[in-house]
Amino acid sequence: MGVMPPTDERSNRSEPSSASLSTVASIRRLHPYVRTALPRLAGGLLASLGAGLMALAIPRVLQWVTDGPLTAGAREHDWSGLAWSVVLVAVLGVGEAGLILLRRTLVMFPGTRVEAAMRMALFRHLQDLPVAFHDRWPGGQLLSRIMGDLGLLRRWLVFGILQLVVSLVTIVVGVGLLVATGGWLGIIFLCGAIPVTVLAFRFSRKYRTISRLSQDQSGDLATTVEESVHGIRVLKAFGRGPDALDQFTEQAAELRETEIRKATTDAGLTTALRVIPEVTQAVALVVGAVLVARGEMTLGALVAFFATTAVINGPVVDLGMTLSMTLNARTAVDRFFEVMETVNPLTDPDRPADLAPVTPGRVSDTAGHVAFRDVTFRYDDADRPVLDHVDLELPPGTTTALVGLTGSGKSTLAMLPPRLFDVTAGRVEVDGVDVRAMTRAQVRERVAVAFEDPTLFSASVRDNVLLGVSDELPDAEREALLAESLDVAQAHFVADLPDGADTRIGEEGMSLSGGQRQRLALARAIAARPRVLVLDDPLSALDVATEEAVTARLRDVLSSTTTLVIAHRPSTVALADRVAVLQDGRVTAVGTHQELLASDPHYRYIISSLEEDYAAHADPGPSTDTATDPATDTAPEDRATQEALS
Ligand SMILES: Nc1ncnc2c1ncn2[C@@H]1O[C@H](COP(=O)(O)OP(=O)(O)OP(=O)(O)O)[C@@H](O)[C@H]1O
Repeated sequence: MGVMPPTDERSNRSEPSSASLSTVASIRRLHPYVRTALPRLAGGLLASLGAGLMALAIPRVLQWVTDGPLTAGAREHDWSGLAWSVVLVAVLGVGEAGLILLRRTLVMFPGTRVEAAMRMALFRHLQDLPVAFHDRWPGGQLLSRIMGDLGLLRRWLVFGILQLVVSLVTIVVGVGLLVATGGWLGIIFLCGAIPVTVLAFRFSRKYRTISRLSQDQSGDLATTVEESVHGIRVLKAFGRGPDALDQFTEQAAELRETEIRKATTDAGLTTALRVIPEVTQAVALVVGAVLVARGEMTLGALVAFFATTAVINGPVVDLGMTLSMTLNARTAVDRFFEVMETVNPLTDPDRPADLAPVTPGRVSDTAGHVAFRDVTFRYDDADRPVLDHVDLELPPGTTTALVGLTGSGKSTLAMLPPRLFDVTAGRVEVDGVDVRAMTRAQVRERVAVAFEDPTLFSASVRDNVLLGVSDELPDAEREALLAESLDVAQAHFVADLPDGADTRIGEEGMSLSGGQRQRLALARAIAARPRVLVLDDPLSALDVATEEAVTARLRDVLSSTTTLVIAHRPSTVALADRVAVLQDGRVTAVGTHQELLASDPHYRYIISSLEEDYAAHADPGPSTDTATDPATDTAPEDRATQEALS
């Protein structure tokens, strides 16, 4: 049984938009990245060509030596001419080696630079793309593109492309020489080019599909590794490790099969490229022997012919390898541009609103008035909206608790002010300005968020907490902010960490408890001193005593901040000046807790449900509270709520 969704559902293996492009057109899209490297790559290509031509020149010298100095030397017993020809062959050999070295030197640096530039561009774009994109794309697919594909592309740039061009030029020039100087023998050799071309064409079509499949399957495998490492606690807790292993084994076997198909296809072409020239050579040898016997061809010409075919045979066999490298590189380019060409619909406006600058970490004198005006929101893949004509005002400096049944759209609504998603219709305003008229930087300077599931990075506590604080603030100010926000979030445990706030916390803060991580995430949101603070149930993992302490300190801090807090506990509702009720995608009531208790049956139902949960967590014994259906309108108001809300 699989523990994670099947790979095809996760791999984004839709028909790529580049499928209709030829390999050359697809690879030409690399131009902006390779432009600056082109002179050195061209130099490398010239060096390679020079080396190839020198290799081809050696047989000509051999022909001259055999028919000239060697024959004359044997006849006249004078070997002086031969010595010079040996020197000439040695010079050509050393020249070829020197040019190969020059090629390597020229292409190594631009290759790594192009790889690094493309990797940075892809990472930058991934950072820019909206949450909706990351919800859709599995991490492993992105990882395999940014690491594996770009590594493959570098190897092709520094070796494959040059080798391909050099092989083709050597073959064309070599065969040209054979035809020009070898007469019938050249034409026999040329005939071998027909099956080679047909096979190479068929190979390209087949190999392209397998190469794409293999690179996509590598991405799926990386996703499985990433998810099982990420979810190792759940897998272990539920004893699902063996299932994860089974799933991994199945995917790894699929990939292996594809790799074998790839290698077999490659081997098929390479074998054909070896056999066809050998066969033509055998035929040419028979014909050549007859021609020499009849005196229609010199022995030197025959030697030169076979020495030239020996030079050509290498590039012909290499053609298989360089062709498969090129097709793999083409797949890598396609996969790179599939992400790079994903348009971000959440962009900065051409003419952003003219707003006073705000320094994250410093209290600003902007009001922080938030308004949801006739807001409708629908997820891309959903058939109906989650939020349906929502109107809600958050007056400056107030704290509004958002309550609603599970799945009613609270988290979705909370993601609109920080522009993690844009509204489908209507508008969200901060201080009278539509957030879509602000740059994303302007929005983030004003709005900070803390989520229930806090993400911390592999960095020090200090760096994690001061993430949203301007680097331009003086160190003393940053330290004071750190101390204050840790204190408000009751994150006193930081002082007991081995290096205090300098302690590096593990990947995603895994070395900390859930409550500790939540408190650091809360401290991070507070430290930015935003005018608008969105808290998505940020205290859910805290014990009752710590929650009370955080709540008390938060009240002070929130007095000057406009706060929207999603409440799943009565104590969180207690933080708020007013409460908004979300029901069926609409805000159906807004008022103080007491007003809503008195007037809104759905609110009473929600509150009694929250109390039940709260009591169940605070006291695992049997609860006497019963949630009452709104239809009966008889929800009790018990002591727990009174205490929490007093
Ligand atoms: N990324 C998404 N893509 C598509 N649908 C989504 C996405 N996220 C949430 N939804 C759907 O939107 C609806 C509202 O979800 P949301 O998380 O906003 O509810 P919520 O009120 O915060 O729930 P809870 O109290 O359980 O956290 C749900 O039906 C959910 O399935």
